[in-house]
Amino acid sequence: MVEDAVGSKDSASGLADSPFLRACRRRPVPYTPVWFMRQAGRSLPEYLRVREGVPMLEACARPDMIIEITLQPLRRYAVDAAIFFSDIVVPLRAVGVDLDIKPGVGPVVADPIRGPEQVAALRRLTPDDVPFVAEAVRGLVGELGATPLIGFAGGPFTLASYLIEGGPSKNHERTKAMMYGEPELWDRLLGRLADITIDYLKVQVEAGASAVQLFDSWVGAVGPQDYRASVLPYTRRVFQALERYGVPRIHFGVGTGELLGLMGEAGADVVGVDWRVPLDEAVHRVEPGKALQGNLDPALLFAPWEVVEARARDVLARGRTAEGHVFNLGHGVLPATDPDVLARLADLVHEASAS
Ligand SMILES: Cc1c2[nH]c(c1CCC(=O)O)Cc1[nH]c(c(CCC(=O)O)c1C)Cc1[nH]c(c(CCC(=O)O)c1C)Cc1[nH]c(c(C)c1CCC(=O)O)C2
Repeated sequence: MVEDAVGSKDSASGLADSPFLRACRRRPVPYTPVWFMRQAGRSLPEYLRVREGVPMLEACARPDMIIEITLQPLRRYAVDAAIFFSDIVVPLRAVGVDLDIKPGVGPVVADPIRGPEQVAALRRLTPDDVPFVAEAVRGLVGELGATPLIGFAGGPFTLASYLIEGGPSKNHERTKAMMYGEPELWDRLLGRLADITIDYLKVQVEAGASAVQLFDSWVGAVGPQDYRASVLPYTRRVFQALERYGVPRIHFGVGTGELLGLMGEAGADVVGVDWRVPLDEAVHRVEPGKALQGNLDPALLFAPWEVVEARARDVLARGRTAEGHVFNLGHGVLPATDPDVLARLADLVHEASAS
């Protein structure tokens, strides 16, 4: 039922034929679709201009800003999808966690979660906590027409790390101390984070997002055995809850070469690969029935164009061994990246892959 409804809405807007959605679903495409993680943001002068004097979390709560910033990269690049402008900590703030995003640092939590009372105080999210999200998604879907909008959320390990460490962390030692040493508390925390993430992604999908990406950016810090026991069950719960909407589910992390198979098993339709594992090798690490996304090194964009071109062609060639391939960087666009290089790269991906 629900899938039929989504299907007919998609065909009316032309979305069903979107190369991005087709590649996610492992269907034939006229060319390899491309988008860039962090395609909106500090690499764009027009972003810096609209953000002037507006704190990050305020920008994330204003539909006019969300819509404008989400659309900015689409005016420059021939990308095949837009990604909703927000941050992974927005739903945590919406359920009352006292946190801020400090420029040049990242998310900082005032009262890091270390004990059972703080875990018990984390409540579920309701649509009324984030009215600006549904409003901005609806506005964007209207503007985007046949271009899909990707909604997103943070993955359970990455969210837990920010909450427990209180900010960015190199070694995630307090997070892992809870994971290893207090499994019941860990279970309650990650279970609640999974539920908040489900609540939050549902708001985006029900308002019209065509795909979702779960960014478990820092989960590469965990080995496969602990990933399977202590992270995968919660991620699986998130992906399962979205199953009925029929939207492609992308799962991404950094340094996750040893986890790619498990990240697929958790229920993703598309597994994101960073630049450390060639896509034709990633194909063997992920079970059949999954598409891949990636994986040009974002730092490569600082090399001469000839090098960028050769490496992009190499990514495309390796990507052809996958059942479906969405071209992307292996992590987000770095702030000093020249937008003209990204524009050229998007065109190259289309031209070099056109059948
Ligand atoms: C780990 C993580 C965070 N946030 C996010 C992740 C997962 C993705 C990843 O691994 O990169 C997700 C995120 N954050 C942002 C997006 C925008 C959508 C996009 O274009 O991809 C997305 C998808 C905007 C942002 N989120 C943030 C910025 C920069 C804030 C600014 O412009 O002032 C943007 C554009 C802030 C932020 N928020 C976070 C960090 C590490 C930072 C950067 C801190 C800094 O270096 O200043 C946490």
